[in-house]
Amino acid sequence: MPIKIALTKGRVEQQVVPLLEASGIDCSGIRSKGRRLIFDEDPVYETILVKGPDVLTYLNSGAVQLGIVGSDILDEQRNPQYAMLDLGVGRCRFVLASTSDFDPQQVSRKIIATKYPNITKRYFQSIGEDVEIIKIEGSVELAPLIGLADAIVDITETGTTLKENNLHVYAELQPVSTKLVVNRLALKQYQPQIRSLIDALQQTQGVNAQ
Ligand SMILES: Nc1ncnc2c1ncn2[C@@H]1O[C@H](COP(=O)(O)OP(=O)(O)OP(=O)(O)O)[C@@H](O)[C@H]1O
Ligand SMILES: O=P(O)(O)OC[C@H]1O[C@H](OP(=O)(O)OP(=O)(O)O)[C@H](O)[C@@H]1O
Repeated sequence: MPIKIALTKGRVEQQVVPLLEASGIDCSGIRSKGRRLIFDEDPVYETILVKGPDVLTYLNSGAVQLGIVGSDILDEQRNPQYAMLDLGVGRCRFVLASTSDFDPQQVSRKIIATKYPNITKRYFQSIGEDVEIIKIEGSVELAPLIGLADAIVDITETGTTLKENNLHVYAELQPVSTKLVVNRLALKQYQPQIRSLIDALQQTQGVNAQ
């Protein structure tokens, strides 16, 4: 039985496939995938491509043994106990951002738009502030520009999206990077294979043990 890996498709997939290949995993199917979602070219690891939040759904159910997902998703879903390895890619950070006329000290209850309501709630709780949170699914930067919210909590990497939409950073929250996560039962059942994958990934450039 191959060991199944749920890999976040998109940005994470693009950065992680070279690391998996450098660790000896055949990713030729993923490289020329078309609309396929299951990749069984490698004799040891079968990879499926899913959306980030679904990685944890597959992992927690035991349908897959390993997952590769951003720490933004792990932190949002409060599931950090499964993280085995920081893959050193997908690095970005959470910020509070808004237009130049935003007043962080405003007396009225702030409205914050975000894809990450739990992270946002925890951040404002940590600074003792009660805010209204509006969950949106993407293009978060629009919210303060169109009058939906006073500010946003979102991830930024290069800062280009903020800059091109005339938004400023008002606070730095937490860093984000891509993690290898493991189902606890699978860790017991497949310990040698999972250990050897972790060792191989650690030897690839830029990979740090947790
Ligand atoms: N600007 C960024 N820089 C670096 N990593 C990012 C950035 N944006 C997102 N990520 C990481 O990549 C993961 C998924 O990003 P990606 O943009 O591929 O999917 P998405 O935001 O769900 O978009 P879509 O809905 O278009 O698939 C995030 O969970 C995060 O860990
Ligand atoms: O600082 P930058 O390098 O510009 O990256 C930041 C952007 O990347 C993410 O969006 P994504 O591309 O995932 O699209 P989305 O707006 O649909 O979530 C994030 O939500 C920002 O919008």
